[in-house]
Amino acid sequence: MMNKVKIVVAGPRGNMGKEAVKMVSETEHFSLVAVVDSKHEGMNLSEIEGFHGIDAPVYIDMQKCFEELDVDVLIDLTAPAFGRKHMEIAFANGVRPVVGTTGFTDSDISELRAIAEEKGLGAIIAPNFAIGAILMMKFSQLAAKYLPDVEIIEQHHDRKLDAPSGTAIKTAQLISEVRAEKAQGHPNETEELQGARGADFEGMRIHSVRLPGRVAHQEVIFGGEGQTLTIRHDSINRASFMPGVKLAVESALKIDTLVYGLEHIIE
Ligand SMILES: NC(=O)C1=CN([C@@H]2O[C@H](COP(=O)(O)OP(=O)(O)OC[C@H]3O[C@@H](n4cnc5c(N)ncnc54)[C@H](OP(=O)(O)O)[C@@H]3O)[C@@H](O)[C@H]2O)C=CC1
Ligand SMILES: O=C(O)C1=N[C@H](C(=O)O)C[C@H](O)C1
Repeated sequence: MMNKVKIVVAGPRGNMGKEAVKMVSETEHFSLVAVVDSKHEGMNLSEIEGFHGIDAPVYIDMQKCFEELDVDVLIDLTAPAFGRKHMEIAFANGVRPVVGTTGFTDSDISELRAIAEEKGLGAIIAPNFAIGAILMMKFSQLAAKYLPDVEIIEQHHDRKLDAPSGTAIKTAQLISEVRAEKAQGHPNETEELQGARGADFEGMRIHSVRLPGRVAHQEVIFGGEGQTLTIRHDSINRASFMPGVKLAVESALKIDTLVYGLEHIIE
């Protein structure tokens, strides 16, 4: 019989963490060995509202968790301030991190990749686990070859900590691989209110909307002479991300470097 993949979920009470706990518990070849939470140390997850029947010890101290238990993979869905630290703790303990938490800089990613390779451990940072969002980014990269004038509008719930979203940054990075840096709009345009033209990524503008009632949405709008093209993706619930999280866990076990972006795995 195949050994089950031993998984720790960090951030289990969050929007994403809850779904990840459910997905891990319901996946035949996965085993939830613990959760790392910001409170409830020493309790069992099954004692916390919403997790009845899901048996897993709760830790606050991730290092202690990895020292006490045999763990293959960490799924981190916490907050931008903790993603990097949690990955470093995982690597130090021989655990493969699968990270959906956003807010990583280019230097975070290259430094973490160097650690992964030194340790020979697979790791995945995916700003978006939804297959539709990956396709939206790939289609946008293709479109940008032909229509280099582009603006990104991302919309999220109003509990989100980071702006722009990790997905918007990743989309801009993918587009910049095929699009020469280019200022857009009128050369003499001014902002009468600061921020009106959004964030500037090599001349591409990124606009962030935060509203109650939204989940995760992005439009990439391309403009050409007499035409526009809009590529849009909507996640209307967090279950949309779980097939990607599952794939990332399975993939992290087979690689010995850090992969940034699920598009590299899907290919
Ligand atoms: N890659 C993807 O596809 C997706 C990524 N995300 C990203 O995932 C992250 C989480 O999003 P979301 O679930 O909406 O956020 P939530 O705020 O709903 O959940 C985050 C959870 O993490 C907990 N937490 C915070 N810090 C720690 C810590 N140091 N140790 C353990 N637990 C901690 C929080 O606890 P407390 O509230 O007590 O602080 C909270 O329960 C964000 O960075 C978001 O951008 C979100 C959706 C999809
Ligand atoms: O915070 C969220 O909700 C999401 N965060 C990710 C991001 O920053 O791109 C992924 C998705 O958009 C949902």
